[in-house]
Amino acid sequence: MNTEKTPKLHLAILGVGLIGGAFGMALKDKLQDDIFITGNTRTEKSLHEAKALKAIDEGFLDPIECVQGADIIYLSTPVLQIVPLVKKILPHLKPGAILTDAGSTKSFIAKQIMDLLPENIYYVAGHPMTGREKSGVTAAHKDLFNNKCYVIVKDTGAPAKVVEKIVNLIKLTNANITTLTLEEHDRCASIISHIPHITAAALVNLLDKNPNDLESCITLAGGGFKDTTRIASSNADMWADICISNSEPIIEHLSQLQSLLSGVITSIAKKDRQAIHDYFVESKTRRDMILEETKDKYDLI
Ligand SMILES: NC(=O)C1=CN([C@@H]2O[C@H](COP(=O)(O)OP(=O)(O)OC[C@H]3O[C@@H](n4cnc5c(N)ncnc54)[C@H](O)[C@@H]3O)[C@@H](O)[C@H]2O)C=CC1
Ligand SMILES: O=C(O)C(=O)Cc1ccc(O)cc1
Repeated sequence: MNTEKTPKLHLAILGVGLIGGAFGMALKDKLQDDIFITGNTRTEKSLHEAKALKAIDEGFLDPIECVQGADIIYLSTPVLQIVPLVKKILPHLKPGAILTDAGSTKSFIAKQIMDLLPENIYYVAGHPMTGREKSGVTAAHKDLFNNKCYVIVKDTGAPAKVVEKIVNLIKLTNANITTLTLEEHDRCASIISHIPHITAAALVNLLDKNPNDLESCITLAGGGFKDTTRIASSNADMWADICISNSEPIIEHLSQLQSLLSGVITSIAKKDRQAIHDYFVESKTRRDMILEETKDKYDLI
């Protein structure tokens, strides 16, 4: 009889914040002693919090120490920090190690990592389409990925077995896996996530364009303002990185949005009630359709 135990999976999470923390919590909750999770953040305080919240077993301020002997490395720092971090840890990874990231933009990160990889280290690009407007491990919880879409990009050169290993790990968080190409991901993430964050910020910044009315506006603020601006409270560093690293789709879609708004301005100026009505009917019809199509899949909207 073979009494040898399968070795524990060693997962290293670089950037144990909201996303890295939630990933660690979900896997620790599911796999318990069958997983060993090391984590890296920039402060002793957040490492302590991550350990107390059961997102990691052991914390390191040095990313190189954190990845020693790791089977899988989960990169969940802000987007512009991911490639520099990969450059730093790459010489210290064990042969066969798999890198995967949670960055909100994909071509920018994936193309650079693919150029850096030696033959015996693999990379699978990913993006959990879930989150919050709050940052840090204290905002994370084990169910953050539950029933939410998680994009996996297959065209990063990793063998099918390696992709399967990452997919199986992510499935343990109860996320719904969707596969896209790098370009599809970046275009869709721009429309469905990046543009909404930029426009939510614009809605709030509009208040500053009308300083004399600011106080009265705040008194009036209710459901509509809250519904459309929650994500304007998101982390500015994270969103600056996203805009820089997915600039082409974002500029294209913002320009389309600009022309949609110009169209409404014209219709309102002309008092063209039918055109204004059509504008709202079009959006209501589309949104209701999306709600209907996705109601069993995700609580997306
Ligand atoms: N917040 C969200 O809702 C979502 C975020 N993402 C992506 O996930 C990644 C992480 O985002 P969050 O967890 O929200 O951020 P967070 O701010 O909660 O956590 C970021 C982590 O990265 C570390 N970090 C920050 N700057 C660093 C640096 N210069 N060097 C080394 N480590 C550094 C921090 O110590 C922290 O542990 C980002 O790439 C973001 O685009 C993806 C899906 C949703
Ligand atoms: O807070 C929300 O509703 C979000 O939209 C979170 C979010 C932020 C960034 C992403 O790349 C994906 C999801």
